[in-house]
Amino acid sequence: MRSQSSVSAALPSNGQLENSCHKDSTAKEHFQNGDRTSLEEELTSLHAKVAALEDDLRKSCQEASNNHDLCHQLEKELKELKDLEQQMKPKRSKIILDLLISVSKAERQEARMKVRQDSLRLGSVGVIRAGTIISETWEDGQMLKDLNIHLRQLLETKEAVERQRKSLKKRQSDKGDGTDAELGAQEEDFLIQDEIFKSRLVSIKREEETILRERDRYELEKGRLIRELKRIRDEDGSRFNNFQILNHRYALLNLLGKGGFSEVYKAYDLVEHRYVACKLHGLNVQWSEDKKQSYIRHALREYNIHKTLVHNHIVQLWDIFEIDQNTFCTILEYCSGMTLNSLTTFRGIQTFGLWNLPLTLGFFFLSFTHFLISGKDLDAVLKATPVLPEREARIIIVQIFQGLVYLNKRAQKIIHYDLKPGNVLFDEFGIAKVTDFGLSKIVEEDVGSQGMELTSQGAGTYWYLPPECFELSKTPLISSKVDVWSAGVLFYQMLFGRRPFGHDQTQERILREDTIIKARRVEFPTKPTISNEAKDLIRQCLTYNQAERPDVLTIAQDPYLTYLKK
Ligand SMILES: Nc1ncnc2c1ncn2[C@@H]1O[C@H](COP(=O)(O)OP(=O)(O)OP(=O)(O)O)[C@@H](O)[C@H]1O
Repeated sequence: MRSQSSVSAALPSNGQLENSCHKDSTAKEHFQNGDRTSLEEELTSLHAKVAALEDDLRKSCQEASNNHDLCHQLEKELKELKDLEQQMKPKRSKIILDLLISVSKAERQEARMKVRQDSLRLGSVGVIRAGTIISETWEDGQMLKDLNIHLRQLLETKEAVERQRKSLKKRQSDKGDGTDAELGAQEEDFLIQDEIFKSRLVSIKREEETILRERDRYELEKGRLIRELKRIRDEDGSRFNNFQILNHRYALLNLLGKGGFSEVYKAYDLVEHRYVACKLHGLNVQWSEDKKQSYIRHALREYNIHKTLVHNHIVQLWDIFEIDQNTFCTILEYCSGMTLNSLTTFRGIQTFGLWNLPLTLGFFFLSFTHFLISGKDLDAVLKATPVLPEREARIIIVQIFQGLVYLNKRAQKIIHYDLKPGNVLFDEFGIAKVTDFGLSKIVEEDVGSQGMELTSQGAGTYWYLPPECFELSKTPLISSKVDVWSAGVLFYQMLFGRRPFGHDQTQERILREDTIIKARRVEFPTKPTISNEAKDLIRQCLTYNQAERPDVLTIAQDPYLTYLKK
């Protein structure tokens, strides 16, 4: 019904139809009455327009065809360029590689030359033979001999002056009779002589202190030389010292250092065009198949934890691959350490606008001026400068805590368990990064508030582990508070140049004497002076009772660890 009525509403009524017929007949009349001319004109103009449009269309078609040809031509050129790029790639890689190798060779030569020069001053490794046993020994260099001679001379002079002073005093007390004037003159003479001796003794003491400071510096330099000698020896004995390319992309350069079961090389990633650290894990060929499998399982576990971590204060792990049956390699973010050379280079880049150089050349300059082969970690920093100013120590511990906070804010929380100076690296800008997740633990979600069971008791570095890790009567329960304790030890060591507990003890003695189990209270040396806020942070970190010690997320709220002004 509704559709019928709407149709009828749309149709014209009878009256309307009549009206429109009438209009048509009037138009016809009008047409017949001679408006033909204007229509013809209109038609002509339309024809002209059509012709013009056809012309435009022709032109556009022509243009389209030209563009099509051009496009085709460009596509061809692009393909040619891409082919050329593909052809050039190996050539470019070869040039980069050649540059890198010459730089690395220059670095190796420089390192060996420096070691030879330093050995003259600081000492060298000698060989001693006792029957059939040949062993190595350290022979001190000229610098220490000179310092010791100087010290001995000073001691002799001091003793001579003291003898003189004693005899002067004796003469003064034995003085005979005389006139007041004579006695007065003698008294003055005595006082002047005594003052001369006293002043000489003071200056000898000052000289002695300078020499002792020099001797401390000598010891530090000697330590650095011994480490460098070891690194060079390890590099010479390594089977990877021949600038090999691993996995078709990682060009091995110079050895950064050797750990327990691994060698770490500085390398260049020819795909991503950046420096990386190649950690080569070697399985001992004499190990049983079971032991090898267990080592690989352990390394894969570490890799699986580490590869998911992406944070400014955690060393990034990029890749893992097998080299042969007994060797595999992990690729890590390269941390060059903040050396004087990298600072100079950084300034050079800014001053001479080297940022604008092609990427490869930029890298070349960066590497070439970076002569010291460093790979610096906090351990090396503390060996060179055992006590850091509080301001520097604070910014380092703040960064370590930021890394720890990241580990504790993830869905899958992680306890690092092996925080120590050797596991804190620095990049060229001085940014601290935590590394080595070989002992770290994943905290399962269902773990109770007391913490998770410690199944690998005995592992780790004892100076940095809290008392609960030494619990023997039952399986210890641990949490992120382990890392809080370790960070407290690290901070203390940076500030005072020694660890708070068992500093001079070996690992074995720490265990035997229950050093950490007895570490109930932390004591602070009087020197250097550090702020109460820093001491308070250390006290919190080194809270003996695990239940009372703050966890990572709680201690990270401490005002000392934030730079925001409240
Ligand atoms: N990502 C990196 N960037 C730069 N240098 C690194 C990097 N990782 C390690 N190094 C350096 O390589 C050297 C050896 O490192 P490695 O971790 O194998 O040694 P380690 O910690 O002494 O040994 P282990 O882990 O067996 O106890 C150290 O000097 C370290 O500073």
